[in-house]
Amino acid sequence: MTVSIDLDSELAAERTHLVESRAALRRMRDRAQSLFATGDKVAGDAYTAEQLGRHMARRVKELADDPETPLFFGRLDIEETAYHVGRRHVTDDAGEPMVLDWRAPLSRSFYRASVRDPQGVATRRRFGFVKGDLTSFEDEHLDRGEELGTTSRILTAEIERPRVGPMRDIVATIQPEQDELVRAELADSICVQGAPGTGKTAVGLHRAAFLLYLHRERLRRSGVLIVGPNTAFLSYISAVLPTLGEVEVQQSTLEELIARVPVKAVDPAPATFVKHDVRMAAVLHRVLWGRLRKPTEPIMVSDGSYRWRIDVEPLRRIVDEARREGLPYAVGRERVRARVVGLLQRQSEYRTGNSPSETWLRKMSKIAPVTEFLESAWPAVTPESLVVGLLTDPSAAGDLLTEEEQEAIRWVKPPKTVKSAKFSAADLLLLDEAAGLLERENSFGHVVVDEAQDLSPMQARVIARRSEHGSITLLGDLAQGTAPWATTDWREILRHLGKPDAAVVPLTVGFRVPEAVVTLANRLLPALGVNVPEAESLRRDGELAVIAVPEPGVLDARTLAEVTAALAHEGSVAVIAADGAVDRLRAHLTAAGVEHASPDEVEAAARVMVVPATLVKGLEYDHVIVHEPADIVAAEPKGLNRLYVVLTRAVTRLSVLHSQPLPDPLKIA
Ligand SMILES: Nc1ncnc2c1ncn2[C@@H]1O[C@H](COP(=O)(O)OP(=O)(O)OP(=O)(O)O)[C@@H](O)[C@H]1O
Repeated sequence: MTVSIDLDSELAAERTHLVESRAALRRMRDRAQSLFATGDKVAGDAYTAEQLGRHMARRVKELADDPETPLFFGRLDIEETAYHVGRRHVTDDAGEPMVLDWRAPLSRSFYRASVRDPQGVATRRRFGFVKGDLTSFEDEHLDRGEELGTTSRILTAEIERPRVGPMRDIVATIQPEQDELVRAELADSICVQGAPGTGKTAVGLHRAAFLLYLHRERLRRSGVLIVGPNTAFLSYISAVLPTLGEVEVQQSTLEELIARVPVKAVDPAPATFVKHDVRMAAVLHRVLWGRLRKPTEPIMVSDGSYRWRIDVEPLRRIVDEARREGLPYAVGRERVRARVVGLLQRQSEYRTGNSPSETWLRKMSKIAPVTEFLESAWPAVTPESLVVGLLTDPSAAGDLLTEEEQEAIRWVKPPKTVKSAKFSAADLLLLDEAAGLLERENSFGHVVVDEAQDLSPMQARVIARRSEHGSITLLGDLAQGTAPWATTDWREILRHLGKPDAAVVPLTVGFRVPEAVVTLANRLLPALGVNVPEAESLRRDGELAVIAVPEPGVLDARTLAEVTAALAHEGSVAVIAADGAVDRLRAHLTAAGVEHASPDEVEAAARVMVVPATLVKGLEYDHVIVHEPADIVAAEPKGLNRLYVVLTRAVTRLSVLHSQPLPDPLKIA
């Protein structure tokens, strides 16, 4: 009896601390808000006012409190002092800490301390919450040899909770092998190979938040970029970083990163394939630098009563030197112009004895003989003009492409002008490559790339240009590679990314997919031609039903019935089907009065989603209903990999409905 009274009073004390911490956070926010409001009055000038205003607006956003999200989730008792660990620092009015940010050095022990290495922690406490209310706690007395590991009731509840709405953060339950990746040094690029549901996406997002905490100013200047496979995925993960107080991370698809012109054409498959090949980088390089011409005429300039002349020899030297300096093309061109003007300036100084004015220098840099020389020796090029030139006459690729490949990318009807050219999605990669040859891209301080197994070499180079001076976190699973160029070797992508020495680290503990479902999906692995470690599921619960529907005509109706049955349980329901069947299935659901949505609508109230197989990567649902696996496999060359992705989306229950025979690897011998 005494024990439970103690527990009750302990729980009451923790609740009080929660209420007081919330109040303290509110005061911190109020203070930031009032500074924001008075910012322009205290700042000395408009620029400072704007800077300060922006800083304070950000600060106010960062300090937002969501009553549904617990402010702290753990406690460490170290040398008689209790430290509460939460999503952000909260201090009382005297500046004393009430909650430690999970990223603070001390908080590390919350994730890493063990009986073997207690790191000074006597007791680790985890809190259980229901809708933001603190309802329970669980202690591990490390000093008494108690350790729960993955048997923690609170961890189990977190993993098994129904999934509704967008992805949530995992700060309360980050596991030690995940924490090691999250807290890796900013300078370290890492590649995480993880089976479905091992927390790769979660790790990438938390690493971004961790790095921002540790290197706030530096990364704010250079920026952090998250690249995901499609907009549905990005909206699914979009809430995680803001919940962790990070509101300034750019999240983008690769297509959005390179969208300098709209996509207005569709390539046939062979052309797409060639355009994603790394040799296209060499082709563009060759075509661009092939535009340089050896100077053959001197430059002669009349300048009032003076005549200046630069002979062919020094002009050749200027061009050769600039070429050797390895600058981007457009930068090199300006360097040549500046040196030519420099020679004119020297002649003028020698003859007149005066230094010419800025105006004179500007005039000389634009004067016809100089621009004509530049146009012939180092002509102006735009990414568009370069790519249009190449696709109009691909023979410029020379021996870098076979004749067949040249024909594959040749424009059947070349545009009349560069401006009227209609580019395809793959052409945008070429334009981006060309732009990178002309000018240096701005480099982010850190880039996280999710579902990276699908990057083609040319796509990897897009990221490489944007992370040249930063580090990357590459997340993916070779078994889930569905692009025609998907790699079977991480080293290859890492090379194209310019980070050949990044460590490849496996994650093998699965937090999403129940064991029975993993076992079914793993039957596909040997047929996928990749060498990856299998996942071990933490989830012993879950249900799997493989349902044969002998009459193909009733498969849709049977699917509908499965949806209705699934709605009796808690959580989200997804029907995943070959893309071609999606509209029909949606129409059936509408006709039956079942409210449904598509995966881009993360805030939609509907519990049922109909998801095309090609859009489901990275997403998860409590109950997944797979409609006709054979159609999903038949729809594309890497159909079996696609099916592996589809089968591993289920958090609790998976129903597989089929009229056609199951794909061979799934058949039980
Ligand atoms: N330490 C953890 N504690 C609680 N939940 C976790 C933990 N790690 C991962 N999860 C949960 O497991 C699920 C899968 O995580 P995530 O989507 O990051 O996996 P993934 O490896 O990226 O999967 P996929 O390869 O299918 O894209 C998510 O719901 C995530 O919140």
